[in-house]
Amino acid sequence: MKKRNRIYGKELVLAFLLLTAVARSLQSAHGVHFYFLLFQGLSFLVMSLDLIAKIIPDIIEKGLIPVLHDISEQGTVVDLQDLFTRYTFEFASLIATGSNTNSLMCTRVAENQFPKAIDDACEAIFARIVIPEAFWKLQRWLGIGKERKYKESWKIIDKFWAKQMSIKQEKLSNAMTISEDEEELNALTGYLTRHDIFGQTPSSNVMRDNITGLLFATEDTTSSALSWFFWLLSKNPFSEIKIREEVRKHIFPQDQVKKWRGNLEQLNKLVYLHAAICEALRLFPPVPYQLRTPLRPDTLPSGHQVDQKTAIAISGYAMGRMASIWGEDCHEFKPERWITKEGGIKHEASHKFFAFNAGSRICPGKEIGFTLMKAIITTIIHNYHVQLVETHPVTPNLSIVLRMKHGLKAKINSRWA
Ligand code: HEM
Repeated sequence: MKKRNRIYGKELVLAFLLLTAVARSLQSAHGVHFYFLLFQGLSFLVMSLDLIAKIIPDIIEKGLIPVLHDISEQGTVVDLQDLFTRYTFEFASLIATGSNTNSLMCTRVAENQFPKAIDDACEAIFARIVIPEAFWKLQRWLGIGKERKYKESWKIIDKFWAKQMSIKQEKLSNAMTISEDEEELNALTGYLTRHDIFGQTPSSNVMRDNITGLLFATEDTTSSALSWFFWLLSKNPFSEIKIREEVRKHIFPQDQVKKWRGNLEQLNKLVYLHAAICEALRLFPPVPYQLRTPLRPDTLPSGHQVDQKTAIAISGYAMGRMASIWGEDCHEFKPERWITKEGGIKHEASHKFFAFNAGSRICPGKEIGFTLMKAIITTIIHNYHVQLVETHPVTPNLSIVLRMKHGLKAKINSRWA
């Protein structure tokens, strides 16, 4: 098994670097944004369950389960959105840089600076979209408001990046200290060492931007999806019972689970859970709208004329609530709509179920996202009942990612006490 992991890991790094080089050359040749190729390549191999089969159980066992145990023992109220952010950030760091941030372990100590910086930057980007350009540019010039936060966010990202680079370079200067697994499983080591594929290592800023993009794309979206999923579940206790029954049948036939011994492929058997996640993503897509600008003048199917100056906003959030797309019951949480008469998953076209975008820009981490979410949800639902603090306000944040403005406060009650 270990050997198989290693083979897939090498393939990942090679494909990642090869596609980076292809993307880069296409970009310079045509002046077009071809970075999606890079991410498609990354995902193609990262999607290998063999590869992530090591990382996910590791961080569940060493990070999530002990933390949940502590929280439930102490009976304290926890911000689930923050917890999910830490978990997904830990995962994202391992695939992006190989670095273990121990972010789950410091829940009681400090705010996790990097994800917070990303959140602040996302809010500033949202503000740039909705307020007049002259206004945010003035704010930037004066160094006030969201623009000040944006600048501070970059300082934190740069600091984080400098630290990652120095850790990595120190390890690389003493190759004996790099574990085989680390060398295989993360993108940064690939950038720095596989000159045979990639030629020269790209500039620090290019690496920083790509790695930051990967961290952001993995962490913010998945933690947002998990938060809205548990919020919806609290309003639909019948679905919680159904998921729990399914998990016991296919994943954890025994009582309390302290070690995640499940084979991640078993997660594919959880049809109802998959349906419930799709339903949560339909109602609360982590990327609630997407902006596109035509490369040349064109006519939309609606008859609208568009050109290079037209910004087209496609709102996945609104689409999920349109009766013309999902039927009269579009506002209801109904996992059943995703299940066929034969009991399988009903697949919907990506331009209808738009949470992961569609076409060449479809999210390359979709399958990983599902696996991550299923692993964490099954662990929580089998061992605990999540009791939300009823008086806590749950409202969306104004940002480019649909997060909860005040987090999701809850108690975690053990089912096996
Ligand atoms: C619920 C989970 C997730 C959702 C809803 C989601 C959604 C999306 C969407 C809508 C896009 C397209 C953005 C655009 O073109 O403007 C995207 C891009 C992307 N996603 Fe995901 N994603 C999720 C999880 C993940 C995970 C787990 C990974 C990595 C392992 C990942 C990696 C990426 C990357 C690398 C891109 C490309 C970014 C770019 O082109 O600049 N995503 N995602």
